[in-house]
Amino acid sequence: MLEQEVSAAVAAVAQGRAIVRVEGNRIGVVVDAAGLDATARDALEASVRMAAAVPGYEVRVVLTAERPARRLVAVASGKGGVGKSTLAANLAIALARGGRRTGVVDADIYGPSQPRLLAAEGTRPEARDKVLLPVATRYGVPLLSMGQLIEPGKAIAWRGPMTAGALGQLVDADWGATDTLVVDLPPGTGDVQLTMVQKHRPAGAVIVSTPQDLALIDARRAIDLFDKAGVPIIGLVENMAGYACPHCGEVSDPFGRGGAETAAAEAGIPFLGRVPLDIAIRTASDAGEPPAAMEDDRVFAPIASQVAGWLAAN
Ligand SMILES: Nc1ncnc2c1ncn2[C@@H]1O[C@H](COP(=O)(O)OP(=O)(O)OP(=O)(O)O)[C@@H](O)[C@H]1O
Repeated sequence: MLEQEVSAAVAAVAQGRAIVRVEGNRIGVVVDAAGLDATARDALEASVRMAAAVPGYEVRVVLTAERPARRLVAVASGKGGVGKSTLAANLAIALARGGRRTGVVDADIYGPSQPRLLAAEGTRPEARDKVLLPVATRYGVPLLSMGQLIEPGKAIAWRGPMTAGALGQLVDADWGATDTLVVDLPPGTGDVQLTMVQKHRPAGAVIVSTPQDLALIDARRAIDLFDKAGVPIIGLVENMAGYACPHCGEVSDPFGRGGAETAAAEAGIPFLGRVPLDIAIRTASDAGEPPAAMEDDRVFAPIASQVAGWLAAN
């Protein structure tokens, strides 16, 4: 009798998400909170608790949140400065614009640049029961960055277990309904990459390279790391491919053309597209206005749709 009354009261606020059991003078409510973010979970718990209250009874509310099948897309490069962070930020935004609930993990301990790229500099994530809460960005992609955990300039002294611990905190944070995490890895093949592939098992990796031979050799090394660990390569993106003249718009190819596409074909991995060397990309990125967020983006959206297609098929 009481159980039915409480069930009805709880159902009115929990919309079929709750099961009520009354034992002795204890009312137990199990609430399915899967897919809700921290704020929505708190609100639901509070309203369930209020709805279930009966004088003389103790109310216990348990929230169960099945972990949504969240998939990691690692963005990697063999060496620094090839535009990996720029690509990661814009890929995440373009994926979000394409309908995936996408977040960004900035695991680049040596140069965490996502807070600047996503206009979230100076924001610190809060923790709840020692679990980090990603910070919202104005581009609809929540963010957690190594740069938010460590003081500038100190990361360089970090080694193995510390970086592994920090990476774990970022990846296993309270990502709520986010289903896709774009992970901006540091350049090269160090501790963070190893922890990433061994412990966090990305669904796949996107490799960024410039058209130069040297960068491509490095890219092959990055590809190797994922290959050996059995992490599939989603594909290669060629950045700074051709120079877009800011005056006339003409694209020239100071570093040659087609190198990355050939390298991708040789390595047997898909070629996802090229991003031109364009001063507008740099100035927009520096200003925290990623080009992928612009209505007229024709560069990052096609790359993201290939990545989304790959995720859907694999
Ligand atoms: N396609 C592009 N056109 C113009 N500038 C670019 C382009 N891609 C990246 N840049 C600029 O090049 C610089 C390096 O880019 P970014 O930080 O993304 O590289 P990275 O590979 O992540 O470097 P790091 O290894 O230092 O993290 C930045 O100033 C960025 O704005």
